[in-house]
Amino acid sequence: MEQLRIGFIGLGLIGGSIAKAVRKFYPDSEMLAYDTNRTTLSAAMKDGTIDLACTSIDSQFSGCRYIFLCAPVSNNSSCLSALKPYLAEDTVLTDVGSVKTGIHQAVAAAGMEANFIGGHPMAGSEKSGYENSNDHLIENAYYILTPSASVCQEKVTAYSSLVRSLGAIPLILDHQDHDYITAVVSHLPHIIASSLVNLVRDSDSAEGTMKAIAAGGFRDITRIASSSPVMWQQICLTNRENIIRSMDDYIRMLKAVRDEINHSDEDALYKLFDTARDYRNSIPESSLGPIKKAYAVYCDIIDEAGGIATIATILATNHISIKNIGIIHNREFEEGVLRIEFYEEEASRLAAQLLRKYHYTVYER
Ligand SMILES: NC(=O)C1=CN([C@@H]2O[C@H](COP(=O)(O)OP(=O)(O)OC[C@H]3O[C@@H](n4cnc5c(N)ncnc54)[C@H](O)[C@@H]3O)[C@@H](O)[C@H]2O)C=CC1
Ligand SMILES: O=C(O)C(=O)Cc1ccc(O)cc1
Repeated sequence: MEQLRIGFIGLGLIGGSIAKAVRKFYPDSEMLAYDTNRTTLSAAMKDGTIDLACTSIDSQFSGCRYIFLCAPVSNNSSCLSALKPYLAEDTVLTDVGSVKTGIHQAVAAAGMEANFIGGHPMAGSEKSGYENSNDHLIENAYYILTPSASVCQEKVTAYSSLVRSLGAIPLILDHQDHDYITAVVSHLPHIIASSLVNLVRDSDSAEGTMKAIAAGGFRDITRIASSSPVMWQQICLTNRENIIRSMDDYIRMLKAVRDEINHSDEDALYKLFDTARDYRNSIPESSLGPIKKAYAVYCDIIDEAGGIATIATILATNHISIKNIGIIHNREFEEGVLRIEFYEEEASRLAAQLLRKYHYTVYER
């Protein structure tokens, strides 16, 4: 198996997950990382993900086949000049930022285009930090590559193969197209989720009735509002024009719907929900979009001490890891039901099978 020397600047959720995937698929690779957080580097040394913890960007980054910039977007750009002396002709310099135009401009200004291919794994989580990284985060996810104008085809082919070998699906896009597409399918949904949560917060009564009943669907569609505020602040500031364009389109749509409701326009309202339902249903179940599906099962639980612990034990003894567990009450499950969330679809399916075997009533949604 190919022995790769790979450097990381920033080893949080995404950097850590890529490094762990490399360790899984290329066990003999040599990995080094620089992160401003020393605890992160110690953890990655301790669990064997990296071989070398760097205290600065220095000559130890020489000889890397790939260097991944995985710090927050604006910090990535400021690392370029420090890295430049250590790039070899065959080094692929890449990043994982959610917005691409800024880093492409910074790379061009630094004269490093011949080495640079932007990268963006369309997978993530509302959590951040190395402690939440894992070796399967990018599995089955689209991994967008945005080659710079002057990088050679050989590097693009090699990087695409690496991405594929880590279990992700490479997709090559122009960086400007990338920024418009992600504004619509990722950035706007985050802004909508956060504004919707704040609408409930601001409209609620002193008793918090809205908050109390905003379980189920509301929690599902606003999960991403729990993401890192700093990261989303940076995304909004660095993809301003595209986000504003998609917001303007969306505001226009909302206003049209408002008018339709105001005028009791039955046909238009029916068409709104009908066309949206058809299009939504045409998106494959295993859609690899940025907003990951939650894999959860719901299970009736006897109201007795140790009920949840029994279920957790059944799953743990069968090596099924639980991401989240808790009792929820909503319109569908008025009596309350145990919701168990998993990391993968397969785990969710196995858990449902297993719990049925133990005579639990299980609902899959
Ligand atoms: N969180 C997500 O779901 C996704 C994030 N991204 C992109 O990935 C990048 C990183 O995000 P996360 O991994 O979520 O963040 P994170 O906060 O989990 O990790 C960032 C890491 O960079 C380190 N760091 C900060 N400044 C640094 C510097 N100047 N030099 C070296 N290390 C530095 C931090 O200590 C931390 O370990 C962002 O650009 C984000 O846009 C891309 C896809 C998904
Ligand atoms: O939590 C989720 O589902 C996400 O939306 C993750 C995500 C966040 C930022 C990205 O640039 C790509 C993916």
